[in-house]
Amino acid sequence: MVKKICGIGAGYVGGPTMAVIALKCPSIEVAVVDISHSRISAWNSDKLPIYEPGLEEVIQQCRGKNLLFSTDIEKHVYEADIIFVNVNTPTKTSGLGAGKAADLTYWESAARMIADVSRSNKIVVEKSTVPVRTAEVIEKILVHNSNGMVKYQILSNPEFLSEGTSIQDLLNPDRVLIGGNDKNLGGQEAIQKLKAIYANWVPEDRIITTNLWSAELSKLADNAFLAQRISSINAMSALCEATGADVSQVSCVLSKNTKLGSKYLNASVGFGGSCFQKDILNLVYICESNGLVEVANYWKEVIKVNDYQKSRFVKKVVTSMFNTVSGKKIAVLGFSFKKDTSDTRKTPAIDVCKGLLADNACLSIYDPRVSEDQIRTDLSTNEIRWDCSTQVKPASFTNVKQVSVFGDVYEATKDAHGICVLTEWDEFKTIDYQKIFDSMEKPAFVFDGRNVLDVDKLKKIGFIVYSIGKPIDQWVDC
Ligand SMILES: NC(=O)c1ccc[n+]([C@@H]2O[C@H](COP(=O)([O-])OP(=O)(O)OC[C@H]3O[C@@H](n4cnc5c(N)ncnc54)[C@H](O)[C@@H]3O)[C@@H](O)[C@H]2O)c1
Ligand SMILES: O=c1ccn([C@@H]2O[C@H](COP(=O)(O)OP(=O)(O)O[C@H]3O[C@H](CO)[C@@H](O)[C@H](O)[C@H]3O)[C@@H](O)[C@H]2O)c(=O)[nH]1
Repeated sequence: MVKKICGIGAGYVGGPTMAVIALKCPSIEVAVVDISHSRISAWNSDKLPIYEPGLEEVIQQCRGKNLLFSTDIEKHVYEADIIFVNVNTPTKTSGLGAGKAADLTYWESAARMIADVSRSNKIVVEKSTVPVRTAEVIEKILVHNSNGMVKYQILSNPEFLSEGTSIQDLLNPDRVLIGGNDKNLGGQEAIQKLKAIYANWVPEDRIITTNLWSAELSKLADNAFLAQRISSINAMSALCEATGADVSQVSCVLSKNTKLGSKYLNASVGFGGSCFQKDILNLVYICESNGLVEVANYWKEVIKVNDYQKSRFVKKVVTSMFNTVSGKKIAVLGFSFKKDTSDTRKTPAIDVCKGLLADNACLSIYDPRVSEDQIRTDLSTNEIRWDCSTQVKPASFTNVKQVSVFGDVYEATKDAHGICVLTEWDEFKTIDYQKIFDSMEKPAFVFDGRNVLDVDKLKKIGFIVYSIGKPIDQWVDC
């Protein structure tokens, strides 16, 4: 019987995932551990380290009962029957595969620590997204670093939650995937033990079991397919603008095709988030390593179109505003990579803001959940380019004078020449655009990068409006 679970890594996945397991399995003690003292103390405080609707309520119900957050990693790993490894697996920034391959440093150090401290048999669960065949590497590390007395079973149990809806996704998942080695008894037993935990709240027909490699690859494939749909509709949005078609109407038609389904068809300024680009690059690297150049090139295009979409948006802003935004105040509404999260990892807002700053715009940024510190850090960090791993983006033009961050949308838009909506926060639909228009320089431009605003209403007020993939306003430069 499983008495104790330890989750290593208390981030966007580890925190919510382990908390929901604790909620649904009150007889199991769940310890979430992390090397970051600040993260753990935030999980133990009233101000959680991440914003997710519904998360606070789950934490309040379980913390101090069967859920605890700790930096005493070794103790909790030693005591656990099942260890979920939820550590970060970012893209490598140096060395072999830099810019594409997954950096497994954090995973490897977690595996070595598990081998060091374990004295009883353990089930080790890969919750992080990893390259296909990682379980093989993990097994080598565990087996060769332990005393031979401890038996390990490795399972792949990738996480499919989306930020902003993670609690709902975890409480009501469309599927749970468990990959394991069903060729031996120990492997079969481990699969059944993990399955029994999820069966406390997930209908059994939604729990899929596969071999290890299918589970690992399915996670990468899943994200690649979702991102590919967004790049497909974004590519169509450019064609819509060139031809007078309306991308929302095209999406609507596609969504009624039962062969296609309705999701991931919203044209946007580009997809962001910590997963899509990283996981596609990981897939590209694996394809290249296996000599599958054509397959690698196919997936690369998904990222190229995403980069194109962001730079196309910047270009549209600059050309519409008489070919220069130098010295002009542009209000940026929304900085997180999607609504209902404070996460800014790989948010399209970073590239769009950097593009506008490169043309010497003055930015006034408002996001209901992202802190000023985070915005400034993001805009002053140089990133390795995925398509040119030896070079980094040129030094950021960000300078304190060119960027202001506001806690109020009306302050942010006052005296602005233009507004860029970069995140689809619900509140942007209901703000008083007449009041905003009255306080702006004229002509007043709105560039809707998420197609969330009522264009007709804005035009009636007097704004010149650009929306992704919509027929072009006569005042917007084509
Ligand atoms: N963010 C998502 O929406 C999402 C969804 C599904 C899957 N994933 C995958 O889950 C994994 C984690 O993602 P995340 O967004 O939660 O990352 P994150 O950076 O928010 O959290 C990872 C945590 O692991 C900790 N950590 C790293 N090495 C450690 C070690 N050796 N011991 C203890 N703690 C350690 C870090 O301090 C950090 O707090 C990644 O592989 C990611 O691709 C993420
Ligand atoms: O029609 C759409 C849908 C999404 N997006 C954008 O795509 C990005 C990713 O959105 P979403 O997938 O909702 O959020 P993530 O939290 O990144 O979740 C993805 O990445 C996770 C990490 O691997 C997976 O677990 C999830 O299944 C997968 O959806 C965001 O910038 C969205 O604004 C669009 O532009 N158009």
